[in-house]
Amino acid sequence: MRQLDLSLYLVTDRECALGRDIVDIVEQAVQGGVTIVQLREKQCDTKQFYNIAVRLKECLKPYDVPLIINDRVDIALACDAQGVHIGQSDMPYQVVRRLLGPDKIIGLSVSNAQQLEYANTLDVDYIGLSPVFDTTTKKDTSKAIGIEGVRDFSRKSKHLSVGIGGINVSNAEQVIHAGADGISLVSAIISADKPKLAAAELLNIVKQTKNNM
Ligand SMILES: Cc1ncc(COP(=O)(O)OP(=O)(O)O)c(N)n1
Ligand SMILES: Cc1nc(C(=O)O)sc1CCOP(=O)(O)O
Ligand SMILES: [Mg+2]
Repeated sequence: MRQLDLSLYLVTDRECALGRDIVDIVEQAVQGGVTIVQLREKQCDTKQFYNIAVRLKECLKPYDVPLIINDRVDIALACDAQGVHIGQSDMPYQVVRRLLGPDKIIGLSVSNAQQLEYANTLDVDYIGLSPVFDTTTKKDTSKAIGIEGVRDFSRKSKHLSVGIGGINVSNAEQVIHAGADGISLVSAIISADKPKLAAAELLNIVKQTKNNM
């Protein structure tokens, strides 16, 4: 597997797209510098999820940007995505790894110290530290871990990490500075007037912060 670049991790949500086509928004964002994309569909049926996944996979191919599917191993297998992101209530890691094989990317959400300790026993490819800040994009989040949580968890983690939840241009630098390998965002890019510009600005912050560390 090639090097995983988590610097700017875009997670989709069609409810945040302001009526625009989600694949079109993702393509603009990738042109601005998004390094990895997660398709997250919480409302639609399996056929629609599959159709969007196939379109997105095709769109990302020329950019060589990996596609991760949220929750659904069957959709990932069906569209030959590069990986799956699982949370604490999703299919167990060991089953996902057996179904996907050793070369696919598996990400796991971590929201507290106990989950972090368990994640350290697994061969996941990255963890999502969540939520860093309060967010209105996802309703059923755990309590925000804050910048101190990112610092503590990323120091104790043996895996690469991204922060997610309420991240935008005003706080992205703090998240990277606290030790996360990347930032993961929905609304700051998906709802942006100009997704390409929004992504470019965020990637610039991540790169500058890493260069200065
Ligand atoms: C990068 C990243 N981190 C965390 C999550 C949250 O996953 P989960 O806890 O399974 O919640 P849902 O996204 O499925 O509602 C994520 N999706 N991506
Ligand atoms: C998909 C997701 N997972 C979260 C978690 O805490 O597990 S927060 C979140 C959405 C983050 O959206 P925004 O960047 O708009 O705040
Ligand atoms: Mg999930």
